[in-house]
Amino acid sequence: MKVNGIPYRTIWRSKSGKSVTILDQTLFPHAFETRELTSVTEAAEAIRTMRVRGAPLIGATAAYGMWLAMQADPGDASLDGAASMLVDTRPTAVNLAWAVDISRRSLIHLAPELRAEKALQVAERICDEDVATNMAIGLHGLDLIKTALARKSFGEPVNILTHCNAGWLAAVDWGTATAPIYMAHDAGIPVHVWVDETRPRNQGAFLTAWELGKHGVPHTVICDNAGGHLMQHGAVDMVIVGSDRTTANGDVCNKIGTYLKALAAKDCNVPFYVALPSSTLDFSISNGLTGIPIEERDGREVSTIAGRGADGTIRRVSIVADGSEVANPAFDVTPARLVTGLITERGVIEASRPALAAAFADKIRH
Ligand SMILES: CSC[C@@H](O)[C@@H](O)C(=O)COP(=O)(O)O
Repeated sequence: MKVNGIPYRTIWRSKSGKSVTILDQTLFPHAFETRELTSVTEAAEAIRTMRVRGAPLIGATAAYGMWLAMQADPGDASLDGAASMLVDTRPTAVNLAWAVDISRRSLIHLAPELRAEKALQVAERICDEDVATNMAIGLHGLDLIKTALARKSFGEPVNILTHCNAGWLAAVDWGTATAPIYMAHDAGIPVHVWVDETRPRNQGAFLTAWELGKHGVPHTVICDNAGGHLMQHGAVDMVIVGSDRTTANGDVCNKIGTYLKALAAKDCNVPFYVALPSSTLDFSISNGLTGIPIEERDGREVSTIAGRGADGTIRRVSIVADGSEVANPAFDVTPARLVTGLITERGVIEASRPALAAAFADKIRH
């Protein structure tokens, strides 16, 4: 997407041809800075510390990480060491293991001197496919927005609530949940987005609001607890969120707080859609609640908050009484029964085992 008129992806091969460049998302929205990753260790650090984040983007970064490792040492031990270093960075989004697995399987049977070139091709293919996938998700989601528009009075916007950042910053481009929104906006359909701030890391306030603003999409940031109230009062026409892992029966795992939005949506009869690329599918898990590993992050993300002061300096301040325990589960599972539909690159499908198996039979590994 464009930033101040210049088209960007979230990750690309650096000009030197030897390293990879990312947008450092820990600095948003106060600074827009790129950062070069020159080794697999730096790629792993960028994923772990969330300089890059979002399920599709951490997969893409990991694939480039494999390339960086193969440039330094293309031997078998380096290949396996890089794969496990990258997979260990974050546990919940399956795209990470998915991308590393594709890369490793493409390389392991090759002579070491051919591996770096192949790893680069794989990383670039994963990125290009992510962009194409998200565009397809956007077109399918656009139809849903058009249907919602038909129920509105003339000139009234379609109000969409989203949680966390499943935008282009979470992917290589377009985003998943935001792709239909950008396409609707570009097609002249009036849309307005309710952006959950998404504590504790504020991906909604820091990232989603920033990217919607850069694209000129009308939006309003709300605190995480406001969504239910807005739905009760008819101010939300649909919810669209992303997914970090989607089980064989259609349970979805996304940023903590997503489940509460799905409950409120069910109670208020608001359609709850999950936009996801097939790279988030994990057919090895049936029950999301028991099967998906939920990342537990540092409690300081909860007990402190960072922002820019009136003098322009960024400060992190404590917001919890000294001595209180804090917990920080980073994701939750929304059961399939609360999901109106899955917006995938192959169309909008029911969140159910038969529908997923029929649409993605080729993705089931036996
Ligand atoms: C298209 S991204 C879908 C999800 O990855 C997104 O909604 C999300 O929960 C991101 O979590 P994060 O912890 O910021 O990586």
